[in-house]
Amino acid sequence: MDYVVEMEGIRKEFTGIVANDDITLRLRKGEIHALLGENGAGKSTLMSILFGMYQPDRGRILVEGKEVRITSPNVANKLGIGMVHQHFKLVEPFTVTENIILGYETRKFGLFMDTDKAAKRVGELSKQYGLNVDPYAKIEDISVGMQQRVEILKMLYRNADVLIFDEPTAVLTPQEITDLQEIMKNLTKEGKSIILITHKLKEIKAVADRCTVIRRGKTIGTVDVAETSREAMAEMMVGRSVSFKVDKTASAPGAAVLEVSSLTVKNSKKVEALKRFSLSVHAGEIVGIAGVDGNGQTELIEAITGLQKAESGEVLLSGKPIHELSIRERNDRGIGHIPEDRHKRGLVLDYSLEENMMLEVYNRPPFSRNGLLKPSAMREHAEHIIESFDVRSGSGVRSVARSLSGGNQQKAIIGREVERDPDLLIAVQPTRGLDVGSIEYIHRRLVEQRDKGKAVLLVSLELDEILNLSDRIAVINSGELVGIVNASETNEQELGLMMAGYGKEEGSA
Ligand SMILES: Nc1ncnc2c1ncn2[C@@H]1O[C@H](COP(=O)(O)OP(=O)(O)OP(=O)(O)O)[C@@H](O)[C@H]1O
Repeated sequence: MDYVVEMEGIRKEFTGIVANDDITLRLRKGEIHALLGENGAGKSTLMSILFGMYQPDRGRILVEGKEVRITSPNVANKLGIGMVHQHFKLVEPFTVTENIILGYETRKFGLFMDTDKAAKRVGELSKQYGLNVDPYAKIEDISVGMQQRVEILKMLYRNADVLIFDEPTAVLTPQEITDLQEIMKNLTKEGKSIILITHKLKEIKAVADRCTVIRRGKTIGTVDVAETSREAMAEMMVGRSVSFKVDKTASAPGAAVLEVSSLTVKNSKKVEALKRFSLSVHAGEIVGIAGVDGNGQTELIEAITGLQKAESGEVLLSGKPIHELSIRERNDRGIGHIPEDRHKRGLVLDYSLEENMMLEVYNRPPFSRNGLLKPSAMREHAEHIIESFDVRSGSGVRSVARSLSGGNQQKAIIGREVERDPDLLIAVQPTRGLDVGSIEYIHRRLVEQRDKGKAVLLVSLELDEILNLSDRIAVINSGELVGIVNASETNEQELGLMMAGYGKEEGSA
């Protein structure tokens, strides 16, 4: 068999944890090979080894049949291996071409970089692979989907034959996801080979040829995707059967907990991103906000939580105005917030897990008294959260947040907010980056909060999640409320039309 990359018996240990334990992955020429595993299973570690960022403790890597030592990303590039990271590495004020040649062409052209020549090649590559990128556009002016294509072009420019995509669709809109899948297929048609890290089984079914499943650092097996069901892959991954449907009864809404009326909020460019938006969320119900990313969801949530000031309008919590209050006061009144950006807003990455679990409550008993912290109470609380939410880390609550896998960081934040038992829980993209087993668990916990009589406001770009979890769905477009529908009476098509700005009546006509 023609393998372009073979990783055999790879082992990598960090203090207190074996991240990769005898993993084998073989990539065929021209295939899309999915790498599937629960949060913390060791996928990113394995790919960091292939990309030269970590050295394996044991095992060997063959590229085109020859054993190699990949000591740095530069060596990986030279061997034809490139990676599209989850967080792009682009310089915003630079053009597409400047970003692509950065750190690559300087040595070739000396002081006088021939950017026009480079731009010509970028344009050709873009055309060849159907990427449709303008080589002269500035990064800050193009969409996230386009920025990702620049990352792809960066690899193609460096003649990469093996492309690693690390959860590439996490940041994309549904249309951009379809486009990316097309691009990936084009890439393999042109002879490239792809490793795709993703938690989304639907996407694996849509594009991948084979899938290697790992669990707790060990290879479980490699399967042919066409012959394997979503359920079977999920079971291989978590070791038990997983339900994709949320089990919940009809809601029994009580009094209004959150009332937003005529809220107008400007974005960082001073443009009205949320316009006279009104919505209420009652005790005992989950209200989902459906919309394409960037249609005012962020501004809405920031104005409710106090991260941003509204231009006008009111926010009431249990009947009392809160829009003039500080963030802490709002938290104390009963708002919990699972934020969109876990690194920027959710965690202090250099704090331990234990400290992170304390961020909103350290100043009150039992965690502190008379200005003194109570370490044993803090530890007990943090341990309870990481146990109930199955947060996996090397050194338990003492682990630095930065060292946790993305999914485990997310579970820690959700645990912290749910355990505070707030009257209003705002969950923004709560399951982004989580494996199907964890998603099932988190969904159950959110429904549990609802059933306890709490109000839950859910913002998600995943329509499946919105439809599965919400009782009512508010659709937002260009900062305005398009309409509110009952989740049991709508479907993806209707929501899709509403998200594009058509009113409910027009949409269903
Ligand atoms: N630099 C590091 N220091 C200590 N522990 C680490 C380090 N990098 C990863 N780990 C640990 O190794 C394990 C595997 O992590 P890895 O990021 O490879 O998982 P993953 O499968 O990519 O997870 P996710 O789907 O959540 O992103 C985790 O338990 C993580 O906490």
